[in-house]
Amino acid sequence: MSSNPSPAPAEAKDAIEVRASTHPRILSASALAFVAGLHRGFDGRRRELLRARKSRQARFDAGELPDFPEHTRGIRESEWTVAPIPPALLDRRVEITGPVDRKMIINALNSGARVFMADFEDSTSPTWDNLIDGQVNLADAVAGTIDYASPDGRHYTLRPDPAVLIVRPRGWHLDEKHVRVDGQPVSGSLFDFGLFVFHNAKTLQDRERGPFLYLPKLQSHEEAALWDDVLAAAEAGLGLGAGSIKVTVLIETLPAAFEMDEILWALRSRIVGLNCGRWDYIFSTIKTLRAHRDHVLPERGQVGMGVPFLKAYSELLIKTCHRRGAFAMGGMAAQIPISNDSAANEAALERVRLDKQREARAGHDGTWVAHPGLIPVALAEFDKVLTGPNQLERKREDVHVERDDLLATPTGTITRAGFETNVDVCVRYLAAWLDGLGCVPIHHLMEDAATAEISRAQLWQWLHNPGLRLEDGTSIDFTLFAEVLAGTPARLPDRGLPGQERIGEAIAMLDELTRADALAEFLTLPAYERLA
Ligand SMILES: CC(=O)SCCNC(=O)CCNC(=O)[C@H](O)C(C)(C)COP(=O)(O)OP(=O)(O)OC[C@H]1O[C@@H](n2cnc3c(N)ncnc32)[C@H](O)[C@@H]1OP(=O)(O)O
Ligand SMILES: O=CC(=O)O
Ligand SMILES: [Mg+2]
Repeated sequence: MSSNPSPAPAEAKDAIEVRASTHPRILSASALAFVAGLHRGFDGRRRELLRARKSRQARFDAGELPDFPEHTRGIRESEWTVAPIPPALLDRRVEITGPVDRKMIINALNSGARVFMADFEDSTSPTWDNLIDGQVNLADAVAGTIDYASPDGRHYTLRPDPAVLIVRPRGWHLDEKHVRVDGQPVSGSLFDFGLFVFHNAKTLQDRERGPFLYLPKLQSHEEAALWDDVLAAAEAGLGLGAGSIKVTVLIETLPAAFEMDEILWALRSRIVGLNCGRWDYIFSTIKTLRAHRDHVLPERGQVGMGVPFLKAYSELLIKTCHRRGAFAMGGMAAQIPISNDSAANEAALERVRLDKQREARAGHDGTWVAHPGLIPVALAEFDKVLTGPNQLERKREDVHVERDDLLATPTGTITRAGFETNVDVCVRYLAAWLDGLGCVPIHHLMEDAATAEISRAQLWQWLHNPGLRLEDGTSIDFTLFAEVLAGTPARLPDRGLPGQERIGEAIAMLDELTRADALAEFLTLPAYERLA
């Protein structure tokens, strides 16, 4: 389904300007005024916090290492808990996630998972049509009227008792270039959140659910405090009741792992949990420590949740959350079902099973799956361990995590196959993203903006730390990179790839990003410039 185009109104510079097709239902004058109000109230602070990210990174690049902040020791060392968790969110043992595509939304809500996280972040390429259609789809889903007729003649409607909906708006770093207020682009976060809550909060409350959010990619408790103020303003503006917008925060950046208590505290009247966003966390670890030669990670396939620094991160998250009465959600296994190879499929499902078993046994209250076919596997592992709807009572006081545990670099290797895989994943993912698809299967794994970022950041880090070698002794340098990049088209299928016609553009972008002296903060920032 595409958005319903009608001519954009000509607006004065100091007003609200839509530089794309408008949509009378989603972009009504009152909805746009609501988003503009959020922009005017909070965008200055957002930009300041984005500058603070850069200053902090400059200190890390100069040799500093992340640490637990001294000035917030009181928050970490005192006893307090977050507000009670609403009944609709007490059992989150399996959550399915996916982009805001119409068929996917219906399938996810019908999937049998307790929760569906509808994603404007890692798995959505933010084309204007994707965003507006996503808002239409969510509004129809909340109203209970969503349906879909597929080109192959299948008809999709909602079943009774659908999963609880949680929406993930884009992160603070992304602008929405098509909407400008007083001459400035609005934040993608405020755009996605503002429209969703404006159109759906009241209906969700009437249905004894509520406006529930996942907040991505925070780097500090100050960024959490900004969200808290935005949400309080939205509640006041829409008459929703203070603290009624509930949030779960992804701990998916290395700096945020040192501020879990502080983030819970900043959002204490509304937060229900933290989530181990492992893929962005690995990416952030590479990015944050990019200038530290003793923190170069081995190839992506060797950095699983069992390695000490990731184990420490997930256990610290469980301990911190349960002490504060908040949920500790697990993360995403990247394997997806493989329909044409039963042995490979069995192996993939077994890897997912082991990952979910580890999470449930460690004390997580629930987990994520990327595909409906994985729900039974995840559910079985959590059902075996949970004696009630969650594991909040498991305090994990046996866990003692210090700064160095979170920074411990695993040993391992970089193979030629690992190097080539990183190049291929970046090229294929970028091509798909530029073509409007934010999540695609590659080599039987789910790839989205978080997983692809690991590949992109690894290539940059390996190439900008001279002297590293592949396992076979080959020097990792720009000659090797040029050779592998040039060989990419020959390694890829010559038809049927999402974004096939943009492969050349993706190769050129990866080349530029990898050769640049500075590691680009996010792949999606330069890519967004190229998005229609
Ligand atoms: C790091 C992170 O941020 S993780 C969170 C963000 N990432 C995600 O949410 C990943 C979501 N997953 C996906 O997008 C998809 O599963 C993909 C792209 C990986 C694979 O999708 P496909 O190639 O369509 O898978 P496949 O062909 O096996 O799909 C079979 C059926 O399951 C449905 N399906 C697949 N994934 C999902 C999902 N996540 N939610 C709902 N339905 C889904 C398909 O729509 C299809 O439905 P149909 O039989 O009615 O036509
Ligand atoms: O958003 C989740 C992640 O792993 O990244
Ligand atoms: Mg993420």
